[in-house]
Amino acid sequence: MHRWRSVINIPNANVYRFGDGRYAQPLLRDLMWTVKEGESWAVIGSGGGGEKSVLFSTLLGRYRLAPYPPPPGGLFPFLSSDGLDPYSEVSIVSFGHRRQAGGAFYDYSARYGAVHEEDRLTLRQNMFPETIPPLRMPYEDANATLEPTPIISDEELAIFNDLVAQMGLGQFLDLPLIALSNGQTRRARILKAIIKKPKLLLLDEPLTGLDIKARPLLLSTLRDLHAKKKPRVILGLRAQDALPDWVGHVALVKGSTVTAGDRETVLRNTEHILGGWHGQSNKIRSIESPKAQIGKVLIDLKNIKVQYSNRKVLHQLSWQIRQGERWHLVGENGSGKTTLLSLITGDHPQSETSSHLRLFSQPRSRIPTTLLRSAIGIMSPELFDAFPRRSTMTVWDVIGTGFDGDFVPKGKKSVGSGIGMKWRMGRVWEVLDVLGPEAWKHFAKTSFPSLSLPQQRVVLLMRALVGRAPLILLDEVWSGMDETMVRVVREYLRGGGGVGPDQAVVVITHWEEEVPWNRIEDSEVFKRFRLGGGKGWVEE
Ligand SMILES: Nc1ncnc2c1ncn2[C@@H]1O[C@H](COP(=O)(O)OP(=O)(O)OP(=O)(O)O)[C@@H](O)[C@H]1O
Repeated sequence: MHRWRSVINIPNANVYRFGDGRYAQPLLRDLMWTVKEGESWAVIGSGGGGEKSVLFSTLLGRYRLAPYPPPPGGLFPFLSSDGLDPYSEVSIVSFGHRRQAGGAFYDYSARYGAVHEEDRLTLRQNMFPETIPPLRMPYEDANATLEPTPIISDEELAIFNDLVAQMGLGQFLDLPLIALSNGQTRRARILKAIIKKPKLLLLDEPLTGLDIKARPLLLSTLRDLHAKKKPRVILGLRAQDALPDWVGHVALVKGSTVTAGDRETVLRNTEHILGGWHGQSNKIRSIESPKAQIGKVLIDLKNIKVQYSNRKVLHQLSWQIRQGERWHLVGENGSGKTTLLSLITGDHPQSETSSHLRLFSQPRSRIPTTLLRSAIGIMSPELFDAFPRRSTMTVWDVIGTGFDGDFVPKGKKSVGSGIGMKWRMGRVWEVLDVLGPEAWKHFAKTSFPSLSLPQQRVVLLMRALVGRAPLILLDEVWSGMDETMVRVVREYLRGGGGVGPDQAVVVITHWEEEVPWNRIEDSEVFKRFRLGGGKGWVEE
């Protein structure tokens, strides 16, 4: 029996960065938050400034609390009674974070390429490194058996197998990690965090990128785990996300203020206090944009097949994309959406060789990849992970790379070296003006990596739109954005001049409400292409 009944105890404190001087502004002011054992909590914040992550980072010991919650008990009373180290017992899975840190570009097309399956760590090996066969040294007896020592008990294995089944990961356990789709990877990261058995698990936006079927399954798995305290779970959600009914308490973060309490009381005030950094909705409304019109075929895929060993991902798929069309590409996690886009963008090796692929009226094989890059404006989770973060790169520089689809700034004004420099510069100001924060002129000079992750996403979205490429591909661009920002981007794309009448757009999202167009008002240009079972079809 625990002597302490609180899980988190912050009677009243300010939160500062380590090393900040005595007169620095606190990141969070007058924070009062107590989580009692048995309560279920969600932290809600507007996505814009990464506010939720400040509160989570505080729990992870990344910021300074003043005054620090006093003994006995301190910040995590439930751990102190057992003498455990909070920082190894509390873990976080956050989907705002990038897979790889640092300034280097990494080749995300590797995923589709020659994945030598035996060379890559599988999902199972990643979960249980002890199952990796040990290396046999030349001086060792060649006949001796080198069985890895199983560390996991039968009981733990049964729990693991249950979780794998509940999370729909069974068929992927022996695939290389790199082969998993976004939704599959996210579920796997949550599973891995659970099997490490933390005492408290912070899950920031766990539903991001999950298909509609997977979401309720994950939530009920989390509810059961939380009820058994294996582990206790605190969810991080965006204001627009549905709050699971089993969550009884909410900590709402707005700027430097946290309002914590029971669900009803806190949510009553949500409407008025949420809304982070957002674009200029009023400016968008004043832009008159001509109606989209269907024109020439830009992308023509015929009987496309993609297969890895005996796994058929796309089978005899045909799809045409024309100028002016607005497509919503849908399908469950792992149905092949990203694979399909990678064929179009040229990141997939089959893209070069397939005779069934015509882009911009030419066989793909005749189009140099650099040209293809400037003809397609793209924003995707892969690009977000891969885009280099050099401290010398400003927001302006990043947006400017969008004209030629580059990853490093080029040209005197950092807008590439093509013709129409004046137009290019005007376009950068335009996207900044519409989608940027109020102080957008100053924002243009800000160092890109110093921005919060949601802000970086918006900048990469500006990069995708700036060049007015004939084809725009937007894969999960709204994840991590707050409701206002989602709305602004939707308005900008729909009628606010974000895309021109002869550009074609494909959006991928598992959230219907994020799609800028709808069947009733945009019936002439809006279409849905669904993937499932390796096939693809236009949904009527
Ligand atoms: N190298 C590979 N080897 C085996 N299977 C692979 C490989 N690369 C991809 N796959 C499989 O192809 C399928 C399609 O993946 P893809 O990323 O295109 O799905 P998606 O529709 O974009 O999913 P999500 O909604 O999760 O983003 C997945 O089931 C994935 O496991």
